[in-house]
Amino acid sequence: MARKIGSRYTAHQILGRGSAGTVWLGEGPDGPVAIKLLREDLASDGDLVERFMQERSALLCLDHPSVVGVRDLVVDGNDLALVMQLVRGTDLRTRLEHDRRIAPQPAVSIAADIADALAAAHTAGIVHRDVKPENVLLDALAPAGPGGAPPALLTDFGVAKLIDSPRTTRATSIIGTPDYLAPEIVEGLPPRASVDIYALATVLYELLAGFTPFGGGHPGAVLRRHVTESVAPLPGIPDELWLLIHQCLAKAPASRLRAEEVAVRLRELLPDLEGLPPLDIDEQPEEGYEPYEYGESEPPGEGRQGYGEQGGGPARADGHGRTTASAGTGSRHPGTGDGATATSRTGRTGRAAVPLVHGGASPDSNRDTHTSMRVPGADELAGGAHGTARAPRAAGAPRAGSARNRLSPAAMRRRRIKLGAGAAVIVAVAGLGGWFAASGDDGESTQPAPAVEHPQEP
Ligand SMILES: Nc1ncnc2c1ncn2[C@@H]1O[C@H](COP(=O)(O)OP(=O)(O)OP(=O)(O)O)[C@@H](O)[C@H]1O
Repeated sequence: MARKIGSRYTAHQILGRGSAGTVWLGEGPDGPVAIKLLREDLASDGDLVERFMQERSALLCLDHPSVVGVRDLVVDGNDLALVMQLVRGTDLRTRLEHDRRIAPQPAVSIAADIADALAAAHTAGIVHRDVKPENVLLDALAPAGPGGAPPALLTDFGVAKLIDSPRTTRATSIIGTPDYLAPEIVEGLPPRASVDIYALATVLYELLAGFTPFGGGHPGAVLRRHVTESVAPLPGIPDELWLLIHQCLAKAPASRLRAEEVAVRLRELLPDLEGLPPLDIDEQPEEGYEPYEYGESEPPGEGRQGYGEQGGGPARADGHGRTTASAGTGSRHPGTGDGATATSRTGRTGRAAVPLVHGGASPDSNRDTHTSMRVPGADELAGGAHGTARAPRAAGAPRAGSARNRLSPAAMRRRRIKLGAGAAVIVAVAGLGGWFAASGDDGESTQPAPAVEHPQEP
């Protein structure tokens, strides 16, 4: 059913849904386009519309072959739409779910394209803030690159910022997708370009390993790991590639490379990676452990629609009419943190969550990919007084609860606690207890962290 968007565009058919709205295949004066129609609750938010218009010129000016171009921004009655370049293909999450792991050469080629996109954005003063496989589109019609990698284009520039309501963009609230959040964000610092580099390195690690370095378990535990844990080399990864990933995952933002340099170094590595198979990472199904997980994964090949069944994490009312859901996250390497090189892993579980809306999930928000949590205090991150510290583990010893990381995807699916498609489960938690419970035992608890609102970040 065709739908007019403003005076110049017609939306014909739904391509997919995300947390901010629905993407349509559409037609404009210059041919086919993709139209991201923001959710009604976002579109009716006066502040957001204003920021939308403020961002307009920056987004429209970002012109790069590895960036999904924004062609127009339309405000029309109740409709708020981003008109974008249409990319015929799939997104990187779908590809990863299908392939599980990607061979080093195509993985690095894809990462290099993302680095190019980030370099262009950072030069223009734009920080993406939500680099993750969902926001990378693979162009199936363009000639393939090294290792058969389709050209990758980064999308959703500025959208994370747009859909952060002033109330959520607080110095002590966290907006983002837990697995990809740089430690300085967890610590409450404003996002700078280096957060995108950290997220890019996380994505590259995930393409190679099939799981993210710090994901798995309760989102509180994921956030804490970003701050406190280090990551061990993936088995079989070429040294130079690991060095680069490791450098970009540095806890100190200043130690990370800049996007241009990442792109150059990744491309330099490409010839040596030719013909390498995907990393051989053992996946041992292990029974007897209940993962922290909410929602239901779609089986491969069912497309992205209805993805929200995967996402509904524990949610809570924040006392301001906004409902936020926190995340079940991706899986992680069980041996990280202690120099271990354990090779088991889990299947990717339901990912993050947050309708990022006032008043709960709308029909369009049936796939949640963000989280909104308060920033933990230094004491909590360090362990200390509130009991979040864990006893040091011997190298190679799994962290408490990491057995879930060895569940097969099928086992995960069987154990999944389905909380309903896109419906946020509202759990109100007051005080600090939620965070401690959430993070202190590395994700065993299902109690969410509390939301606390503080003065807005600049
Ligand atoms: N420019 C585009 N061309 C073609 N398909 C697109 C385009 N932009 C998005 N899509 C498709 O639409 C779907 C929804 O995209 P959207 O950006 O709304 O959500 P997302 O990035 O997957 O999740 P989130 O909004 O939570 O970050 C995706 O499956 C994506 O493949």
